Amino acid sequence: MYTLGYLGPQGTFSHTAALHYAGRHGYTPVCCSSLDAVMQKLASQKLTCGIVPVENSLGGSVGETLDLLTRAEGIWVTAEFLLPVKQHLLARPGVVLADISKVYSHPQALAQCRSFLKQQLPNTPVVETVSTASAALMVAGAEAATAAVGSQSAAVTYGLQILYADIQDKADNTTRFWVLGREKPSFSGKAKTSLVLALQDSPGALCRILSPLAQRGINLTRIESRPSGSKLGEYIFFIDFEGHSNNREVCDAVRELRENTFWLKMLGCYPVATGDGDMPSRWEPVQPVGLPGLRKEIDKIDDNILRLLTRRQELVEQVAAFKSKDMVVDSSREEEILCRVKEMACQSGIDPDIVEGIYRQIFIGAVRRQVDLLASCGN
Ligand SMILES: C=C(O[C@@H]1C=C(C(=O)O)C=C[C@H]1O)C(=O)O
Repeated sequence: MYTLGYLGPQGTFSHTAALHYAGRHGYTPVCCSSLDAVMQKLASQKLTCGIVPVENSLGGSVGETLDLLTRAEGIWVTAEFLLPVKQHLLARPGVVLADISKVYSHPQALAQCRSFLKQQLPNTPVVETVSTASAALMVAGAEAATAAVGSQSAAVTYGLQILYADIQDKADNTTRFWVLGREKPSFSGKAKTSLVLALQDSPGALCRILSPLAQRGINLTRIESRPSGSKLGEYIFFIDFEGHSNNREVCDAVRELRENTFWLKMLGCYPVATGDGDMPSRWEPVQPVGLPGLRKEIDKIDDNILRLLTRRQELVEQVAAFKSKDMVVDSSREEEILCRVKEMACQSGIDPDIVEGIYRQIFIGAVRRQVDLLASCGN
C-alpha cells in the first residue's frame, strides 16, 4: 500500500490537500499528529510520502515546515500542490456572535482572517491551536460559547454551524503544499528547484545569492528569510526558482551559490503545479502483465474508486450545510447527474443501465448521510 501522511485530524486543509493528491496518485491518506510526525514517519519508512503546507497567499510561510525540512535528512520535495482555501467562523448551533468569549484556530488561519476578527470580534481573545480541525473539535466540546476559524468540512465533521462564511481577507486565498518523499522524482516538463542556504555576514552577501541566478536568466519565484536559530541577526534563506536541477545553467548557478555561501542544502526539484485542485480527468496508462498483474491493476483501480467515493461523500456532507432536514432529496439534480453519466457510459462502451444502478445506490447513501448529519446538528 502506498501511503501519504498529512497533518490531522480530519477536517484540516492538509487533509483536504491529502485527499486531492492521494486520489490523483493512488495513495492512501494517513493522519499524523504533527508535521514532525509526518517527517519522522517518512524518514523511518512508515510512510511512502507526506504532504505538508509551505506557504499561504495571505498568511505567508509555514515556519515549522521550513524549519523541519532544514534539519531533515534523506527527504526531498517531490511535487508542489496548490489548494484554494476558504475560511469560515464556526460555532455550536444557537451561538450568536455577541456570545463568543474566545476564538480558536491555527495561527495561519487566524492570520488569513485578521481583518474580519479585528472588525467583528475586536475584544475577543484569540487562542492558537495545532490545526483548524482541533479548534473546531474544542469548540464542539466547550461549555462556553466559543468559535473556531476553519473549513466547511470541519463544520460538518464536528457538528458546528457556519456563523460567517468566507471570512478570509482575500477571496483568492491559496495554500501551497509540498509533497515529500525519500527519492528524487524523475519527470519531464516545467520544473522548479528549491534550496535553503546560510550566508556569511558580509557586505553584498544577498547580492551574491541573487546574481548567479539573474546572470543566467533564471527566474526566482520565491525568496524567504528565517532566523537561523543560532544568533540574533543571522538568517537562512529559502529560495525557489524555475528550472531543473540537472539543467546546465541551473547546475552552474547552484555551484556558484555554493561557493558564495556558508552552507547550502538542496530541498528538491519537482514539476511546477498546474494550479487546479481537481480530481483526475484521465488515468495514467498502465501495462499490466499476466493474470496477477491484471488483478493488481484492478485492485489499484478499486482503491481509487473508494478514494473518489470518500471525496464524493465529503462534498455531499458539505452540501448538507445548505439544506434543512425536509429537503435533502433533490430529484432533478439526481436526474441531471444520471443523464450525464449515462451519456458518458454510452460513449465509453459501458452499459448505461448498470451505471444508473450504481449511481442510484450512491444517491441512497448520500441522502442517508445528509439526513444523519442534519439530525445530529439538530437542523
Ligand atoms: C448531494 C446532494 O444531495 C442529494 C444527493 C445527491 C448526490 O449524491 O449527488 C444529489 C441530489 C440530492 O438528492 C445535492 O443536493 O447536491
